[in-house]
Amino acid sequence: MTINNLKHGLVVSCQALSHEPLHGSQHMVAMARAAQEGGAVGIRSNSPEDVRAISSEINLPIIGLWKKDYDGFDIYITPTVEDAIAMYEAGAAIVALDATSRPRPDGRTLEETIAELKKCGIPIMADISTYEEGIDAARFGADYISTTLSGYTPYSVTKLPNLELVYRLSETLTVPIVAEGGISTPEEARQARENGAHFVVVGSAITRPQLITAQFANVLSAQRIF
Ligand SMILES: CC(=O)N[C@H](C=O)[C@@H](O)[C@H](O)[C@H](O)COP(=O)(O)O
Repeated sequence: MTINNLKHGLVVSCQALSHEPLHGSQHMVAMARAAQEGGAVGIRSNSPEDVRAISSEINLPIIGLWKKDYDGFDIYITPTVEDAIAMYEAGAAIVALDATSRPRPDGRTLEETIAELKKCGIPIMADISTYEEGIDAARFGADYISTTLSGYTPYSVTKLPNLELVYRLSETLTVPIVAEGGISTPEEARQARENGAHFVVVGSAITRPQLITAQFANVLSAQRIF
């Protein structure tokens, strides 16, 4: 399967950070396998380690990102050119990166970052938080624009999923728009497609069982009579 198969399909984000119960590549490979069995056409995965493990066992294109904290910087999704190249070398078919205009630890602008990665032939998914950032990332040459960071920058406070942003971007741009962030029901995924999404990424609603459990437990505990 290649990135050409992503069109109109579901990409499942299989991520667990070090504080989460499913942290560890073996769990992420199992999640990716379950996603494939369920009909996913791609996987979104964090860190070279997880991407390497998943790509060696699962035949689906991987959107790779590397969540890394750099002291003094707010951005954390594949912050530097070096991080992006590491993800590509680990087996990511597309590399996702923070595409806001916030300062980057390697001192490059977003435009320079995208130009440099394009020179290496790396397909780029621009994770944006606002309409204007989407327009800029498309102008700089990103291959996909994803609404990943909508609601996660201090200046983009919004209710999720932000399917209105998917609609506005896909009405304006010819570059594929990806709906991602807070999609938690099949109905929302369908709506995202109708709003023009090239494909839809769903993470927590499928691969973070502690959050899924909490939705059930919270409803029940609210009704308990002591
Ligand atoms: C904001 C941020 O850091 N998002 C991350 C990006 O890779 C992941 O933690 C999300 O799980 C992913 O975007 C999918 O979104 P949701 O889990 O809401 O379906």
